[in-house]
Amino acid sequence: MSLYCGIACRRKFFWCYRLLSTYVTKTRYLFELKEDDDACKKAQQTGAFYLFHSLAPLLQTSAHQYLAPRHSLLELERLLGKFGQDAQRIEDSVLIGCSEQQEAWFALDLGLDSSFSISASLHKPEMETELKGSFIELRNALFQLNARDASLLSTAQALLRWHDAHQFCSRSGQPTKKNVAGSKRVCPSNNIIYYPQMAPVVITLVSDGTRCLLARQSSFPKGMYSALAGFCDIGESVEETIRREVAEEVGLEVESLQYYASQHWPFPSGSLMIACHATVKPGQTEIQVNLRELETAAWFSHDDVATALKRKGPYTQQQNGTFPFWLPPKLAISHQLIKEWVEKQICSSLPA
Ligand SMILES: NC(=O)C1=CN([C@@H]2O[C@H](COP(=O)(O)OP(=O)(O)OC[C@H]3O[C@@H](n4cnc5c(N)ncnc54)[C@H](OP(=O)(O)O)[C@@H]3O)[C@@H](O)[C@H]2O)C=CC1
Ligand SMILES: [Mg+2]
Repeated sequence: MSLYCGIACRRKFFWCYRLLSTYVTKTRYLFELKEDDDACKKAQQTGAFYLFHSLAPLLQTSAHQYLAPRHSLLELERLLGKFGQDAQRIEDSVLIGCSEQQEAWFALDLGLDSSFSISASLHKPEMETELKGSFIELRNALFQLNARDASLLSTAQALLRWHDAHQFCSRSGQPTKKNVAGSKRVCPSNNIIYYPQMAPVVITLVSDGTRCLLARQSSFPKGMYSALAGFCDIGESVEETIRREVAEEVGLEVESLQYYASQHWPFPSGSLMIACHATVKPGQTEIQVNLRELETAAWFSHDDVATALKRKGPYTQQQNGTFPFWLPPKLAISHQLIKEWVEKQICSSLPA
């Protein structure tokens, strides 16, 4: 090993160690806050709060982008006081992460019913004026947020929605009590613990070797196509869901499945998207669209897909009445899955 190489390796090791160390420290801190109510309450004192109203995050506009402002506990208490609300309402907040410097981040919904207030929902327009921002539906804002805020707000919304929908024990009917971090709810009468859940969904890019299969639902924006997606049924493996969904939606059988990556997706109510590549059995490429699930599906060439990846929708109708073919935005795992397929095709067509 040369001297230079030795130094480079040590530097690399040093950086890996530093990064790992920060990451592990942060992870252990969050673990402690989830387990220890007192530690979590203490973290609220120095923490920061993202605000929501009926599951819509508070956002501010800055040069074609949305920013998610954070508020300190003091600011929040002042705000609640101004709107005639008890500061106890802060107990409804949920832990969603922390900074490298261990500033804990929480989310609080001021529009949902609260167990700490009789007149629960705070008046939205007045709050927006006071907070110099707007509560905007996440679906309309997600793609104009930076990656960190998109991920944090998606987690926050899923967690707030889950708590709102799990206020009562499904066995005893008694109100459940959330821990301070909001990582679980417990029924005081029988000690049943409820943990936040998300639904696993597979998203599969089917290929026949040279083309890939894309489909659209009638609810998609006009002209937009995506890979095939479907919820996992109870008892299924990811592989079984992929085979079933592809068969159900386009009438094809797939083989040679390859995992690509996963992503938390806030719609419809918090899903774990598991993205995979799959190929059809040789010679079996005839699509039979299930019209109860899809509007249409088709095979697309590498060049068509590569061009569409560069387009940004939604589009207005063209003069001939059609809409240009475009793909989901960069943040969506379907975009990344399709992009990887395009890049792989380029690599495999290069001379060895
Ligand atoms: N991030 C990304 O890149 C992408 C994400 N997606 C997401 O994947 C999700 C699933 O894709 P989709 O093709 O719609 O799924 P499916 O093909 O499974 O069809 C959806 C239908 O499945 C039923 N269903 C079964 N289990 C559930 C559940 N746990 N929650 C809700 N509905 C369920 C519902 O039927 P019924 O209403 O009849 O009960 C629903 O209308 C979508 O919600 C979409 O947001 C999709 C494409 C790209
Ligand atoms: Mg589907």
